[in-house]
Amino acid sequence: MGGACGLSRRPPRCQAREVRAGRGTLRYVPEDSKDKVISDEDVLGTLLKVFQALFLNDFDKQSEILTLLPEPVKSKYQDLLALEHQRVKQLENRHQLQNIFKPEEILYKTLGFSVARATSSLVSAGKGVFVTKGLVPKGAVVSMYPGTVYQKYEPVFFQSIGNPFIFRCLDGVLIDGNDKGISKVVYRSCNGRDRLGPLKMCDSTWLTSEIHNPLALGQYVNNCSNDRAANVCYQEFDVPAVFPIELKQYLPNIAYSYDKLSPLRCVVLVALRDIKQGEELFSNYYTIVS
Ligand SMILES: C[S@@+](CC[C@H](N)C(=O)[O-])C[C@H]1O[C@@H](n2cnc3c(N)ncnc32)[C@H](O)[C@@H]1O
Repeated sequence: MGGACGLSRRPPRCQAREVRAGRGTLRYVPEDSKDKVISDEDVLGTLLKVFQALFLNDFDKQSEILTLLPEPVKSKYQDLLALEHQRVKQLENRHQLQNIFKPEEILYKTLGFSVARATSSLVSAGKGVFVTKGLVPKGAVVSMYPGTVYQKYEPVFFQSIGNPFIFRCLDGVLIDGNDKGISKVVYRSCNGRDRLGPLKMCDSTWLTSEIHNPLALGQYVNNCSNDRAANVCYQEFDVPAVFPIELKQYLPNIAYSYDKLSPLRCVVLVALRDIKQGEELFSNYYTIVS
């Protein structure tokens, strides 16, 4: 059995097929794009929309970062903020003008739904992830899988012992989404390493009870079963070079080894059908033998 990568997941609708190679099982994907339920552009568009809304909501606390940004970017945010203030002015609510929305409220305002962790509807399955408000339309990015990203040749043995939160990507890259123990220490240490003054290269609040990115709870989504069909699937997303530096503070992933050239691997969960308020999210885990 594979030690470090005993568990992997794959999108149920992916075009991947498995081929036996010696004792192991490898996944063969004819074309990258065929594995995706929605386009990378759609994933990027959604993440930018949510992260930008979170940034604007927290604008007062972002002043140090803003001083580092080029003038056109700074004025873009100032314009967006002015528009947002105009929108809430009718409400004449000082609290709203002071931007004190909670992250899950920002998610609801931006995408029309919010998600949260709660006791699973399955007996003895621990926690799960639920749609707490609104409707998740089919094809929407409903969550992200947070964690430290390991290349397949990097050491993950100790972090993987008894760890059910290791996600295996199609190319063997692993994401450790455990928010406790050694996994938590490793993530925090990588976060500190990559920080550039006030500019954070990732979000580490998913390790706490006060998460800043309301999508970063995908590691708690439970597996489907005979009577609970999958309603979400995993999709890999490599963060493009054009991703705004000031929004990286909301990315819930960081590379185990610093690598300036390779794009950061993220994994998002995409809705396979409309998902109503109160429903629990279920994905499809896939165990490999290696
Ligand atoms: C990635 S974690 C998911 C979060 C987990 N429910 C928790 O509260 O920590 C995977 C673990 O959740 C539990 N789990 C996931 N799907 C399940 C299911 N369909 N039935 C029972 N337990 C499940 C198993 O213990 C599994 O090892």
